[in-house]
Amino acid sequence: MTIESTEPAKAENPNTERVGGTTHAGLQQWVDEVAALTTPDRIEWVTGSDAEWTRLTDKLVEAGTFVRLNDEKKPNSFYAASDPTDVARVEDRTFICSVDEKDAGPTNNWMDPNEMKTLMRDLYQGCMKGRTMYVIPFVMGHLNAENPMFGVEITDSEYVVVSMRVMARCGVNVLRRIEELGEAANYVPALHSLGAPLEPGQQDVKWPCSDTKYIVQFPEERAIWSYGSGYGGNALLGKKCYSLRIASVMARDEGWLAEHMLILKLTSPEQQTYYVAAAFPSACGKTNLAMLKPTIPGWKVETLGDDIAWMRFGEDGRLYAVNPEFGFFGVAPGTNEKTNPYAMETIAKGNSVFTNVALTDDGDIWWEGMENTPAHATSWKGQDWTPDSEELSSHPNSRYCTPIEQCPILADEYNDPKGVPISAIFFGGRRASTVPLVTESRDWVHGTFMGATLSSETTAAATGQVGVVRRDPMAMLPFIGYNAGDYFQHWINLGKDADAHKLPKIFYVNWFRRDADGKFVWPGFGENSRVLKWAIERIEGKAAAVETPIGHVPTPEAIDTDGLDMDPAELAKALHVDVDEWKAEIPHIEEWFAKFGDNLPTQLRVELDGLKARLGVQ
Ligand SMILES: Nc1nc2c(ncn2[C@@H]2O[C@H](COP(=O)(O)OP(=O)(O)OP(=O)(O)O)[C@@H](O)[C@H]2O)c(=O)[nH]1
Ligand SMILES: O=C([O-])CC(=O)C(=O)O
Ligand SMILES: [Mn+2]
Repeated sequence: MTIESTEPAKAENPNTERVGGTTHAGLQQWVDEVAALTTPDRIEWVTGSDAEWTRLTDKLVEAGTFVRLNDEKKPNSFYAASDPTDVARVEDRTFICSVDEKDAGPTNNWMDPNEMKTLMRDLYQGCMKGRTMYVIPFVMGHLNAENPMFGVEITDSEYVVVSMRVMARCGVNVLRRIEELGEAANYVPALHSLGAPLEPGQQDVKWPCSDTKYIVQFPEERAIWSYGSGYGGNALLGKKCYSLRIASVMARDEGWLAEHMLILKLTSPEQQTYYVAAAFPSACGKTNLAMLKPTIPGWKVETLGDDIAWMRFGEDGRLYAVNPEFGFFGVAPGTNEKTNPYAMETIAKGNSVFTNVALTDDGDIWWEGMENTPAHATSWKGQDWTPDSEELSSHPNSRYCTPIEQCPILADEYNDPKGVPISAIFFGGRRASTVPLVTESRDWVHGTFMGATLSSETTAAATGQVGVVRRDPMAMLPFIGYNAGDYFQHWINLGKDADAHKLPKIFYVNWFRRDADGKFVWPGFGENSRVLKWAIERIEGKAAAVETPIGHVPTPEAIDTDGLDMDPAELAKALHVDVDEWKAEIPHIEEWFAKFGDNLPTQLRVELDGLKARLGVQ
């Protein structure tokens, strides 16, 4: 399978204790091979039981990784502070190791798969010494889906086991199904190690990890190897590694889409329902839009997903989306009763893990932007914190990890493996200038162009500089598991093969435009319902728009401003298409497209030429 090497397997640690196992020969063999390489003290198969949760969380509390929160504030919930060097996805350490370098494309790091395996086998050699190796059978999406999307993560981190149990359907039910299907069961083998072996008698640290980090996808083998990080998207391998990087390759091969999108259900005052998917880069508003509380009367939003959408054409020719995840791994700072009351309600029910936020003296959590600022707390760095402190109490990428089923506005359709038919797709980024509040594309290819040229300021969700504008196509820059030029072509092809009338309409939004003083022009959050309403009315052919060089933009009157406390001049600013700003954007788009050489779909080149002509650029 994946780990095999030309060298004979090293003798297994004869004292390795084993709890659980499988009748699935192929899976057992892979687990044995990994154990022979990584030499853990103990191998334990994750069952998903309540007793297991209690035992693992107790163990994490004893190790100092977790602090149990006050049961009256956050029942069955835990606080964790990571090593300060292990706080976000590491894009420069993330690789797509396709057989052919060209298939990784210009946007991914690449290394020859054999070379990478040799290098990583060395790292994995004995890396679980002194630790327990957990085997987590999981399924992304529904166990009763037509083709359940199985995975098996091996990890030496209890924090990862506990978090995976929140984020994905895990455990013995999944394993039994894999066993029933036998060799016909396709599962993604996902190997994770903290890279922090323990010598006998060596005291463990609170957050073990390694300075050497690799997050590696082998697209042809549908396999994942991760090393050195315990954090989020680097370590919970069902999420970004499988459901986006590996799944995007599967989707290319099988004619569907694996996207970095929220899914929401919108009900109008007339009780019409619509489903919307939206792609914004990390820390750019997906969770907040997914749980939006509309400020316009009569409109209702329900949540289906906040980060990942898998979309396939149904027999009726419409595009259906499912959320493969089971929990939210949400950005904590800025979340409060006003911006996202439903997220606050979700976490209040407990059963959650909070990482890199502040710990209050009464055993609760707090972060910047939350109400009721405590007079004193312990910061994510373990230091005393007061409102006068110069440092933040919480890391900007601190997160809550919480079960989706606790969300008070979870749509019933979440549990339907068929998914929901999407009427509109939103692409959006974080841009201080240039990009208006909302623009409607002319057609699917133009919408694909909008997605392919999407730009956004970088955030704390990945290590590296924050606030730098970069192209982030379809909010998938760090997640496309193959050549991004081929990915654009895939989007175009799906549109070409579909019934144009049944395709979702594509819109481009920007909640983050700023005025000369640096203030956000648009109030955002619940007020974004006004933009959703306009989009739906466009689909229904009811709302007005002006044609601009970049697409259809609402007239200020077309946006419902009833009850909106906003100067009409400000709204006009939010909607303004500034031709000079767009002219300045063109060289950036050209530079971006030049990366792809011949691999750039001709249709996107044609779209760019059209935009230039409309802007009057030579
Ligand atoms: N100004 C403004 N800020 C917003 C809006 N929506 C979200 N934010 C802020 O953007 C940050 C990230 O928002 P999230 O909704 O967590 O982002 P996400 O896209 O789900 O992020 P990932 O989980 O990293 O993929 C938070 O600090 C929010 O407060 C909005 O409409 N306007
Ligand atoms: O993957 C993570 O660590 C969190 C996340 O949703 C993102 O960065 O988009
Ligand atoms: Mn995300």
